[in-house]
Amino acid sequence: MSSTNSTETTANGVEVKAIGHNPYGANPSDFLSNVSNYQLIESTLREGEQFANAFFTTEKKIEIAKALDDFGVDYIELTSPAASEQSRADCEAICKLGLKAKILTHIRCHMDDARLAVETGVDGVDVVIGTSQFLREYSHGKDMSYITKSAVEVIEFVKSHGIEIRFSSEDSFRSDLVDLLNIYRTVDKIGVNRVGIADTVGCANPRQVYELVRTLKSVVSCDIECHFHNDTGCAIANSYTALEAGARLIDVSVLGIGERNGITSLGGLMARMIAADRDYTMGKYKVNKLRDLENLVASAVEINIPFNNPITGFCAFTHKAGIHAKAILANPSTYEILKPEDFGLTRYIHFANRLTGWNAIKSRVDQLNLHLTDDQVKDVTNKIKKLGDVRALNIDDVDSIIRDYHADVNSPRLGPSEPEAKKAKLQ
Ligand SMILES: CC(=O)SCCNC(=O)CCNC(=O)[C@H](O)C(C)(C)COP(=O)(O)OP(=O)(O)OC[C@H]1O[C@@H](n2cnc3c(N)ncnc32)[C@H](O)[C@@H]1OP(=O)(O)O
Ligand SMILES: O=C(O)CCC(=O)C(=O)O
Ligand SMILES: [Zn+2]
Repeated sequence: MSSTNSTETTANGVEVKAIGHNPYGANPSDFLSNVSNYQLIESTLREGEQFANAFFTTEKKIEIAKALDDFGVDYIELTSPAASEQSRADCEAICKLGLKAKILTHIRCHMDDARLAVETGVDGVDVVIGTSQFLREYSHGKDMSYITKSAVEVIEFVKSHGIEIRFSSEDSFRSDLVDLLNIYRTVDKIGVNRVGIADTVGCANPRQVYELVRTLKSVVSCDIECHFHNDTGCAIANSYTALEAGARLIDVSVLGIGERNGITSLGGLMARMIAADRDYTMGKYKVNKLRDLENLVASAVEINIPFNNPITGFCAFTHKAGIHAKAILANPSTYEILKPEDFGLTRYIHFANRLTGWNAIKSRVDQLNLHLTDDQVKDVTNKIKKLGDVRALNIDDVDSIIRDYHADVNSPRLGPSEPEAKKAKLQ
């Protein structure tokens, strides 16, 4: 586990100490944890292609695959070659790029799909089949003994081609636990590289994830991969908990795009993992490329980056309330668990509003290269707040109030003094 024993530079250019101990990291007493030893299976070009808006041309797939590779993901998962002739050709084309990341394709548990997959040149095949009652009854209609038999056949076939193989149960969290453990144990014995757990409908919570991964860990010797949908907003938390329980690989996609509202987002998981173990994550992945990667995918699928996106949302490093602004100016670690500079970004103090405080306004006065005493800054802050009570402010409003005030106190306007004016009114 790492700590954050570094220094940081405040907005005023002062070097301050970051917090020494990291309370957000892996629990050192938990030897199951892979929080400091995890891998990413990047599925923008598979799960992401299932996003409602997605249509990737071959050129766009190649551009995205290269950008993901440059970012440093461990695996890139591609749509099944059985999906369409172009999907098959694109898979072959990406395999030929010679990327550092291993290339996977994702298939049904069926020999026809497996035969196509091994011909594409992929490094590995991710095979999946639904094991819940819902999917056994309404999707493929097969019972557990048929599923097990075909899984063994597909796995042995793929392995015989010297290609990595992962077996995953779709809808794992609504499947019978005994069925699950039985099939995982069987495929582990015949030598799969990984088994996968999939929260296909996004129903799982972190406690359930911890229990299932931990139980599975005691049954199989291969690595465990996890795939979490975000229907109930738990995808990132579930991913992190899975790693704590001993899973090694997490499926992600850029901006979380996928079926319905998608899966664990690459950027969101990076945020969580940097908070947990900055050294491991920053040492492995080029997180300063995240913004470009997200922009590339956002424009390809014609969406905007959400305002509250971890790291790259427009206000992810914006501090507004006076109490926050004062402390941030003194030491950014007070209200930031992530450092904007790690991602090529900058923090911003939003001072043009009625929640501002004199410390934030003083910093603006300094930026404007004006000189006011602390009492004067407090006085001008009250004027800003007064106008902020009437309407929304912008920076120009605040700057004008500050400049007028500064001009007033430095060269008082000509005309009667206040007591003289009062006297004149009474006459
Ligand atoms: C949860 C997930 O995201 S899993 C990944 C989803 N990915 C995809 O679906 C890839 C894109 N899909 C496709 O292009 C098409 O669905 C194809 C080519 C795979 C299949 O197309 P079709 O043969 O026309 O079948 P269709 O899509 O209507 O129905 C799915 C078929 O797969 C079968 N099936 C579903 N899941 C599985 C599975 N995991 N393993 C084996 N067979 C399966 C169903 O029984 C059904 O077969 P049937 O209707 O011929 O009996
Ligand atoms: O292959 C897997 O593990 C996951 C498949 C999938 O996309 C899902 O179940 O949601
Ligand atoms: Zn999925």
